[in-house]
Amino acid sequence: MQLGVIGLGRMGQIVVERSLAAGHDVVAFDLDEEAVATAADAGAAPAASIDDLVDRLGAEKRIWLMVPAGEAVDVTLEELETHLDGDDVVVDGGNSYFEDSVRRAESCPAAYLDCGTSGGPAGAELGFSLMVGGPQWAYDEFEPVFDAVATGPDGHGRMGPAGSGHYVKMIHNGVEYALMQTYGEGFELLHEGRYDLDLENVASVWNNGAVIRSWLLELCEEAFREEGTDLGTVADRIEGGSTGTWTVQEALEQEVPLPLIYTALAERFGSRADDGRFSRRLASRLRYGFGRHEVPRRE
Ligand SMILES: NC(=O)C1=CN([C@@H]2O[C@H](COP(=O)(O)OP(=O)(O)OC[C@H]3O[C@@H](n4cnc5c(N)ncnc54)[C@H](O)[C@@H]3O)[C@@H](O)[C@H]2O)C=CC1
Ligand SMILES: O=C(CO)[C@H](O)[C@H](O)COP(=O)(O)O
Repeated sequence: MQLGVIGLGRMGQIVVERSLAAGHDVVAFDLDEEAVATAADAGAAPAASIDDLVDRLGAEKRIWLMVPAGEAVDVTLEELETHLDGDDVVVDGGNSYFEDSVRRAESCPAAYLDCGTSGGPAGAELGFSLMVGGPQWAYDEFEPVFDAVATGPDGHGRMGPAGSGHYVKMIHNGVEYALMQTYGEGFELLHEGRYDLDLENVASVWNNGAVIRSWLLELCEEAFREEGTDLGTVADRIEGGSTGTWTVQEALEQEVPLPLIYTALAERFGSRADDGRFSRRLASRLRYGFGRHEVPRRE
């Protein structure tokens, strides 16, 4: 298949490389010329603009967007709009909000597939897990590319109509937040607890046959190996947050209780106070108020 890829960052380059490796022809565009050059080195045809990319594709265009979620997707679709018709297929492989994907599917002249992508840069070797929403015929059309970009035929699936791919990915990310939080809590207790433990060793033993083994736990093992058992200079601050926020908003709307995912998100926001959490500081001062307990003071 001839595939246009727009957005050639950490994830888009992998879409390019895995598609090329499977024998597809790729035309690649990014606002960043260096990213285009990297794709060209890998064997893609470099495009100088979106118009150029479209000109190089055949009559039935197959285009994969891997730009940051939000405005970049809308801007790209606006530029593509006049070049597209109902025989074309556009995939958005980023972490777009599912309601944005439903809106885009309605307004895009091409068939639109919202594709939740999981696996991160490690997917370069392994392939991704792809959760796809949109019309069946467009999914079937794209199957050879999905086979290449995913771990294989079992690494992708059509979840349902427009929006469902990004909906499933949104909830996947909520699960990711909660899993990260629970591993974090367990290792925190091991670190602060009564034995002087080598946490890389603990993670390694758990990763070999334990009930809680997983890829995230392998990444915990890697983190302790590379940063040290006390995590060295890693700061108490977690960035990100949009996909977890959407998951919690959806849970509130659907009245489905998700206490673990909600707490993981709250912990993430709580990590961002520059000078300590106001609520924790007030709780500390209140302990003095009611119990004359000592108040730890900052410098
Ligand atoms: N990094 C990760 O682990 C994962 C990322 N994603 C999602 O995949 C999407 C891409 O992520 P990354 O590759 O990590 O981001 P990135 O920041 O590494 O790459 C984004 C690329 O898009 C380009 N770009 C931005 N606006 C553009 C435009 N209007 N036209 C053309 N190119 C444009 C940038 O120059 C950059 O090269 C995001 O939606 C992200 O949330 C999904 C799963 C995992
Ligand atoms: O989708 C992903 C992994 O599955 C991306 O890495 C995403 O950025 C993770 O979400 P956040 O940035 O909120 O931690």
